[in-house]
Parts: sequence; structure tokens; C-alpha cells
Amino acid sequence: MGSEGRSWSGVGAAAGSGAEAKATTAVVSAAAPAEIPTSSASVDISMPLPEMSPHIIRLCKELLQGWSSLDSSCFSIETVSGGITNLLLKVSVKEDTGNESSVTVRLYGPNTDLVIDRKRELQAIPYLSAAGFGARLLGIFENGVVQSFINARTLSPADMREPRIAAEIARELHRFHQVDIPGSKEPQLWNDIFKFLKKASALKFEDTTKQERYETISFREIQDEVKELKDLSDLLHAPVVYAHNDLLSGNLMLNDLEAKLYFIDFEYGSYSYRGYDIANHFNEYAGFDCDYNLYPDKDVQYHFFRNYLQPDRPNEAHDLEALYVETNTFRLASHIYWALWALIQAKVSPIDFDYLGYFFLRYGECKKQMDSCLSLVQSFLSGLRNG
Ligand SMILES: Nc1ncnc2c1ncn2[C@@H]1O[C@H](COP(=O)(O)OP(=O)(O)OP(=O)(O)O)[C@@H](O)[C@H]1O
Repeated sequence: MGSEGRSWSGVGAAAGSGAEAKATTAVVSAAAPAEIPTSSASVDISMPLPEMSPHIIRLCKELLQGWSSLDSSCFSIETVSGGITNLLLKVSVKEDTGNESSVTVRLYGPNTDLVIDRKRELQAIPYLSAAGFGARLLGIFENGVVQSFINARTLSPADMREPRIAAEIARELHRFHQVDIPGSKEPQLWNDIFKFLKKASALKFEDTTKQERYETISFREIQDEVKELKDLSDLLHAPVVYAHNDLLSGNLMLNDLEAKLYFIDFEYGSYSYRGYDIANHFNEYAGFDCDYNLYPDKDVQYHFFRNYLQPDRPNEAHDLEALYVETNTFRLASHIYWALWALIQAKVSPIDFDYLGYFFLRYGECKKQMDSCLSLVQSFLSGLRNG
């Protein structure tokens, strides 16, 4: 999305580039950070869609000036996804011209504020949006946001690993990491991990089987491992960037016709280490079956690094080794982050998913990779010391 047309005009304002622009040109334009319409309304996410629809329509009419005088019969609403954390709706209206315009309405899932810093997310979205990333923010309400609808397909894990697409993701990530978000530039990774650790280590489950499984976890051991990893990674002085932190296939959309790639969903975005963002993305090569054998080998990583470091002339990229070491150190941090996240979810999420099992999977993978990752960084650091 570009920074062009920064307020909801309701009539033919220029939207962002690419397919999304096509889908929404008639009514949508991006809002400047200070101008984004807000509403104090909230919508009960547990309502069935037919019951929820009049509330959603009222909300859209309140927030989207161009739709305010439309009759409710012009609206149609469908569910795009009931993702792990949110409910995402597509709201469309038929205009007099016969064109259809669509937006998305995202309702935050219950308890998601325990793992997502909404203030941080809402602060960043307008700037990311102005730099051309994600769906444009059109309105904010008490428990969600209205955004432009992106007309593109969601990537699968296999797409993401395809060399041509991987190169495009790397180039786009290079651009993403250059966005400046006002405010503190302190990396948040370790703060977030320690916050998760504190919450995750103080849980109590009513279900006795769950409680027994939970009690097998040694938080003292995790704490020591996190500390060791933090101290070691600090020695790398890794570049800090505004990181997406959740670049899984479901957060990558591609319009094939326009060859336009979209990064979406900035819920976990924060200032962090570039190598963390890349490692977290590589961990997602594991796909829905969580097959961590699909983690990219060195050649595949270097292909990504070349396009990330030198998008215009990938073959001239240098400092690949440093990025390789950073990435494969933060690979462990990514496992720990999502392992602890899953423990908190196991307690608070209404979704019927084996989050405890996911904790053991991610933490187990971290343990498995620990020795080789730590010796990689140690030998790199001793190489630097010895000149
Ligand atoms: N603005 C958009 N336009 C069109 N489709 C979208 C848009 N945002 C998200 N989607 C689609 O909805 C899916 C779920 O996206 P969403 O960001 O809501 O996930 P989520 O609720 O955060 O779930 P999870 O926690 O699993 O990531 C995406 O994979 C994509 O297919």
C-alpha cells in the first residue's frame, strides 16, 4: 500500500498498487496515522454470523464514510478465516455501478492481548501501510480493525520454499526491514521471551492430565537456556530492524498476475534482530506437519541471504557468513518463543488444539538443535577474536 490518498473518501480515491487496488479502487483510500476513523463499538466474537452481521454492517457504516448511507441490503458478509487468534470477515457491498467493493473486518480473539501487544501493532500498521506493506488500515474499533481486502492467494509452505518465491520474499523482507517505526528502537525479543516465560511458568490447569504434563517442564532449565542464548547472541551485535516476527505461509499472499507479494498480519511485529525474523521464517518451512527436517540447508539459506542482502545484485552480496550465524543462533530463540507462546495458549485459548503438545514439539526441536547452533556461533566468535 502506498501513502497516497490517506483518508477514506468514499468516491473513487486512489488505492494502493496491484490487485488490491483493483479490488477496492472505487471506495478505499489509505488513512494517515492520525486520521484513521475509530469507534468505541465492540462486537461479540462468540455470536453466530447471522446474528453478528447487523453489528458488523453498523460498524462498517460508522467507520467507512463511503458506506455510511448505504442500505443494509447492499452488504454481504462471509468468513475468510477463523485463524488461530482472530476471526476474519470479508464485507462486500454492491455499488450502483455494479462494482463490488470489499474490506476485511478482523475481530480479535479472546485473551489474545496476553500474547499480542495491540498498542504496538496499531502504532506500526499505518507506517508499514504507508511503506506499501499489508492491508491498509481503514478503521479501528474496540476489539478489532477494518482493513482493505487483498485480492491474492495465500501461499502454502511448499510455495514459500520455491526458489523464485523465496527470492521475492527475501527482497520484500529487505524492504520491510528498512521501515522506520517511530518510538523506541530497542529490540523486544528477549523482553518478550522473558515476559512469556514469567506467564508460562505460573499456570495452573484444571485438567489433571494437562497439569501433570505441565509439571514435567523445568522452567529453571528454560530460564538458564534463554539466558545463555541471549548472552551469546548479544556478542554477535546483530542488526536490529522492525521485524515481522511471524512470516509463515499464511501471512504471505501473492497475486500471480501482477507478481505482487504481500506480507500481512503484523500482530507480532516489533523491533528485533534481522536474523531472528529470517530464522523464524525458515522454521516455518516445516509447514503444517511441523516437519523440521524441511529447515533449509546452507545453500538454500544463502540463496535467500543473497536476495535479502543485495536485492538488485544478489550475486554480489557479501557478509553471508555473519548472517548465516545470526540466523542459526536466533533459530533457537524462535523455537523458545513459540514454545512459551503455546503454553500460554494452552491455558487461555478457547481453541481446541493441543497447545501443550506444540510446546513440547518446539522446545524439543530447540533442544535438538542447541549443540550445533551454539557451537556454530562459538566458533564464529572465536574466529573473529583470532582475527
Ligand atoms: N486483508 C486481507 N485480505 C484478504 N485476505 C486476508 C486478509 N488478511 C488475511 N487474509 C486471509 O486470512 C487468513 C488468516 O489471516 P489472519 O491474519 O486473520 O490470521 P490470524 O487470525 O492471525 O490467524 P493466525 O493466528 O492463524 O495467523 C490469511 O492466511 C489470508 O488467507
